Amino acid sequence: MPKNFNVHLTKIQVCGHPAKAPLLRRHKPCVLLLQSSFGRKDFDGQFDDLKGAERAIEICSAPLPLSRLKAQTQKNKEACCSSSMDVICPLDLEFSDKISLLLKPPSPNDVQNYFDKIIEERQCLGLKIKQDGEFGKCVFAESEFKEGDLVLKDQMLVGAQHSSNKVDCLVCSYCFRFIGSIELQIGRKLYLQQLGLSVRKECDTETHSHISKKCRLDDSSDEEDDSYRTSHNEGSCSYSQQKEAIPLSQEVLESLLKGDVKLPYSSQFNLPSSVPCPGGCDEAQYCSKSCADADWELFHSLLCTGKNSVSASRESIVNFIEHANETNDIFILAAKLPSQHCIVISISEATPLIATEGGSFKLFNLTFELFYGVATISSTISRYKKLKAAQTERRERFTGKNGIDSSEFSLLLEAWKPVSMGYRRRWWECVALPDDVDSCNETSFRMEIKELAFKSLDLLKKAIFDKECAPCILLSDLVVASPVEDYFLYVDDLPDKEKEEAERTTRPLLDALGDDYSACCEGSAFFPLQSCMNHSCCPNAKAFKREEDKDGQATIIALQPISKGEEVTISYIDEDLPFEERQALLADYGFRCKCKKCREDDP
Ligand SMILES: C[S@@+](CC[C@H](N)C(=O)[O-])C[C@H]1O[C@@H](n2cnc3c(N)ncnc32)[C@H](O)[C@@H]1O
Repeated sequence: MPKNFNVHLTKIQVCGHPAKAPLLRRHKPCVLLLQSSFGRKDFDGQFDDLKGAERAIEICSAPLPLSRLKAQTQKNKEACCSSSMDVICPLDLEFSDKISLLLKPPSPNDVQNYFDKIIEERQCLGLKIKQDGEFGKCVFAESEFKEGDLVLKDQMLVGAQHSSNKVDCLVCSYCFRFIGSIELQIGRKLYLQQLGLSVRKECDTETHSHISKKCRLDDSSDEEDDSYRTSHNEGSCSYSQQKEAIPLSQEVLESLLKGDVKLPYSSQFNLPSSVPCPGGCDEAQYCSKSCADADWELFHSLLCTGKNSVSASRESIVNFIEHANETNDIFILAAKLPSQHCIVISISEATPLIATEGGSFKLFNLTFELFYGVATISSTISRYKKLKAAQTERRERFTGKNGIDSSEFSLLLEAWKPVSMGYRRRWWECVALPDDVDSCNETSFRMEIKELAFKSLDLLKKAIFDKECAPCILLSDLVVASPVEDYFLYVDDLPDKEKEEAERTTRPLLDALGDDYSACCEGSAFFPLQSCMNHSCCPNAKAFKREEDKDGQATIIALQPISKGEEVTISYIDEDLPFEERQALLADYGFRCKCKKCREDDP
């Protein structure tokens, strides 16, 4: 194996097509690398021990600029002497004033007003954000909660389904509710699967176990070490023992897709009909007109590739989207994905700036979530444009003059406000160092990922950049459980006679879906209140999807009675792990846990 790669890889997967993306998400821990001047043979035998890797490995032919990396390493060493990553990039210097304004922490008063307003909007008046906690911001109970009480339903500020997941689930592009019908969901998935667009997942009950009816934990698309989802099989369908998928005929699939077949009991699982994108693109579909309008208003209008798109350059958007789907090969994945994170990317005329909340972020998500990134950037641009239009109107009204003299950076700052309330650090500076990167190579590692981020964002800029904007992105995770799973569980729970009858129709479908029958909607989102919750290894609350939580919003439930004045905490990891393992996982979030349990356990 080429030496240069050893440093970074625990596993290599090269993905040149979005259909392979699920593999990337499902193998953990994994590191992606992906630009290679080496051929497939260079990697032969290197990954045989890796589950599913044979399927995943395809070495792309784009040359890895090794000489440049070496040069960078040298440059890094020099830069390191001045002990600042910032000095390395001249663009940072050029835009330093704007960047520092964007990164400037808002005043405590502004922060308090912002969160008080959000709490009021969400009508979760039993909570208060405090800023003077031991670990910075924290969420406090203003009233008592009993065990099982809903503590918070947090609406995302922005979110997007992972492009790879779009093959598995048809959901509303705004609220992530499943749409269409059970028949359409199953037919579509099988159809795409049989076209080779869906990569079947490894049968690994621990990593993507079926989310049971009774215990749906969520708000993460992450897996083993993710406390936002339990790894259990309780309540999963007995068919899940089935491993090999048995394909269905094209005819059956078409009848499911067209709605010519009605599956038994599917009327118990009515889904909203699909509402098309107002811009006329095929990318976005909605569960209602209000979701379609809201998405259009907030971000989609800038990103839409349809005939009614209002974006300045449809071609650039298409280029960007294609790149987002195909360029996993320029990314080096280097860290474990935390279950809760937030990325903030700002781009000025030439400078992308990325930061995370929660400590770290997997680089490869950047590719997948460039859609998300665009969405967030576009939301800021949209907000900016609205503010600007309002200001123009006011000026015209009061002065009779029209137009704005120069770039209104203050308006942009206002549009950026929701982002500025988050905890922000530059992503390449705080992303956790992968286990297999030696600490003496840290600087070059950080430079590599910084450069990759720059490249990716360059395309994004071309697609939607507004000259007057220097905006931003935010990220977190979302999961919406599948009604298809509910449906099969329902059939499984029927009395024997009815079950036997229904299974005559449903069993072939399950056999065709195999273990993959319960794939949920996975994506990324930013939840402003949830992201203020600190971690505890003995948490009193938990992200938990209840039966009625059918969209992408975050739901936090009390695990035990919470008294007034007590801090509400959640666990970012599996809190039952031994002390050292917990600390190792939390290192990915950029902190050493100082909760009560850890203080007691600390040797
Ligand atoms: C998602 S944020 C939580 C909100 C954060 N306190 C803030 O001020 O925005 C996670 C960050 O809070 C801090 N934190 C949360 N729980 C902690 C704990 N148990 N021990 C130490 N630091 C913690 C760490 O700095 C971590 O990176």
